[in-house]
Amino acid sequence: MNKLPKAIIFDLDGVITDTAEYHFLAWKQLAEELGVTIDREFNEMLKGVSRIESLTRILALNPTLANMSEEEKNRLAAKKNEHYKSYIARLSPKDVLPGVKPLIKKLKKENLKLAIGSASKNAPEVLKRLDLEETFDYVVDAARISKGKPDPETFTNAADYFGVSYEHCIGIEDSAAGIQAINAAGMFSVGIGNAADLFEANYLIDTTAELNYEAIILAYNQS
Ligand SMILES: O=P(O)(O)OC[C@H]1O[C@@H](O)[C@H](O)[C@@H](O)[C@@H]1O
Ligand SMILES: [Mg+2]
Repeated sequence: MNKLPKAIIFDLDGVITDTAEYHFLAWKQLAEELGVTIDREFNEMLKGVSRIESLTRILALNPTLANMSEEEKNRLAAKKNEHYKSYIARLSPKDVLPGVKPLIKKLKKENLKLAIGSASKNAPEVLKRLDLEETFDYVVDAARISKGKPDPETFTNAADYFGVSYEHCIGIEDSAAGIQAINAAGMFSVGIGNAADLFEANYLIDTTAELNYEAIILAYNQS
């Protein structure tokens, strides 16, 4: 008989809803204001990473921007967040990605603990706009952790809260940094995206529409 996990920890941006796209558009807008161009390939290095670290990576693209004061960096990070907030103002419950709600329903039926593990300070607002505030048993957002992905803390924080061992947890992510964090925690990692970016995932699917409870449990048991 298949062994079941005890907790499932979902990334938010790019897994529950497509706010990963809004983060990209907001960074692209800020970068252009600074005279820097970023593309989707570069954006893979921003996914899952904190706001200030993302900014540092963009500034490093242009040597004349690299030695900016902390004050100026904070001002730019706040500006990016204003761009981002104008995108998420349009979010509504219909923006939950395909496959997510059926999986959550099945996991709840199986009595598994469900958490969000997000690096975003906007996570509470995004969950509210999606009408998912009451859906998860626990939410790890940027306020709860001191070390962001790829450090495992985002995921271990949720497991510790539930009091379950890490090998009994599954993490679901769309970023390379997030998959590394799940693996570093000793959990089973489910990647959503391209093999070129998420080659370290224990189990990989292209899109959330392919999220399937039985397939995930089977892969977890084969690991
Ligand atoms: O700027 P926020 O909303 O606090 O988000 C921090 C990070 O949150 C992560 O979930 C996103 O993948 C990153 O792109 C983002 O930079
Ligand atoms: Mg993500």
